[in-house]
Amino acid sequence: MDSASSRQQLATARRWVIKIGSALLTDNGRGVNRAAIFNWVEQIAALRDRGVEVILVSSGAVAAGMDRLGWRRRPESVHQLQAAAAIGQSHLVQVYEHAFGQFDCRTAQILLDHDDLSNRTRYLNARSTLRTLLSLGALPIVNENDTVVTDEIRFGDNDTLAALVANLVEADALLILTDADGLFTRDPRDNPDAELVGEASAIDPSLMAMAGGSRSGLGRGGMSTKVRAAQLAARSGACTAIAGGAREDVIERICAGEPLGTLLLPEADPLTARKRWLAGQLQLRGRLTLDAGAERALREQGKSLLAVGVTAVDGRFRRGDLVSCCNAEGGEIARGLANYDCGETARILGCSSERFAELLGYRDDDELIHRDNLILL
Ligand SMILES: Nc1ncnc2c1ncn2[C@@H]1O[C@H](COP(=O)(O)OP(=O)(O)O)[C@@H](O)[C@H]1O
Ligand SMILES: N[C@@H](CCC(=O)OP(=O)(O)O)C(=O)O
Repeated sequence: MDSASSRQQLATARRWVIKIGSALLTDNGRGVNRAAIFNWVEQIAALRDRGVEVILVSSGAVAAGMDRLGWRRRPESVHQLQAAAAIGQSHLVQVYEHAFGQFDCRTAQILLDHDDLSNRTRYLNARSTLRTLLSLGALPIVNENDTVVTDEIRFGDNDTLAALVANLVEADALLILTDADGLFTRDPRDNPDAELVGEASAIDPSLMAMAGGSRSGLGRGGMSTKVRAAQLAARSGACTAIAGGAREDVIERICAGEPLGTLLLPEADPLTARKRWLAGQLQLRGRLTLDAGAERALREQGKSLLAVGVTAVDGRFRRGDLVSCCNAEGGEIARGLANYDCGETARILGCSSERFAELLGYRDDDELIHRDNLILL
């Protein structure tokens, strides 16, 4: 894919995770930068008005807390850091809530630790809560649960957290805003001749050699965690853009496909990577039996699964759960994410989507499983 078309791919992304680092949020430790936050919020609100879903991963709790406490240097003690995070987080969220409120946008605070994403039940729970918040039109604001995490359950840095959230919600793209204009061939603070990497494969091994650590004393990861985050995000097919958060209209411009910052791309085509990721991540919750026409439509025509071609439903599943699609002989043909739960599916099976409103009291998706969420076996 050439550079222009991969940038254009960003313009079609419908679900973004946007991560903002501490140095930017706190104007290099000088307190929460309300003007900058308002500006990013305004751009995110404009995206939402165009139907783009956004999840914000915001750092800055420790830095904001340090500022409120009048601490000039990052403390060594874990308890002091956790206390600063508690004070800073509530302040940050209040600033976000106020700013998003100006655009009639409801916010939701989500604090996660590593256990939340490694424990299967909690992972699925976090996934459905985030999806529900998006479907309610709320704007989730995620941070690490710094106040209680210990080293064993720490993500360590919010670049990694943002990538895991991108996997969790199957985002199309991840945008990491920081105080550098993207990934440079060397740390630009020490190397004025360093060149910006415009675009690369996320798994290109030479990138890690370019990326150094953080020196702001506020951020944790530097560029190396951002490159690793791009690699993690690529597992579920998400592209990652790394850009300077202080650039004018940076969010709008990146999301419109302008060639700003660095774009790191997944190796496989995004849809294939995403389907592979889903198949490996989610547990099967139910089974649908298909008639011969539906089997042909899936296998030979690459179509979505319609309720009219389903003859039986088994298992207990909710909307968004992974279900298996079998033919009349019991052979598994495909797996996919159901658009209706098991009870609703039982009521609509064998019926055309025109009857959904009469049978369910409402009509949501026309397909039982959309082809983008269907993995043929
Ligand atoms: N190759 C590189 N290109 C750009 N920035 C780099 C590179 N290597 C190290 N850095 C440093 O990474 C910093 C950004 O990371 P960090 O301080 O963790 O910010 P954030 O708080 O946004 O996560 C930059 O200020 C820069 O000094
Ligand atoms: N969770 C921490 C931020 C940790 C972190 O990774 O910071 P950064 O490198 O600025 O994204 C906080 O809110 O202070």
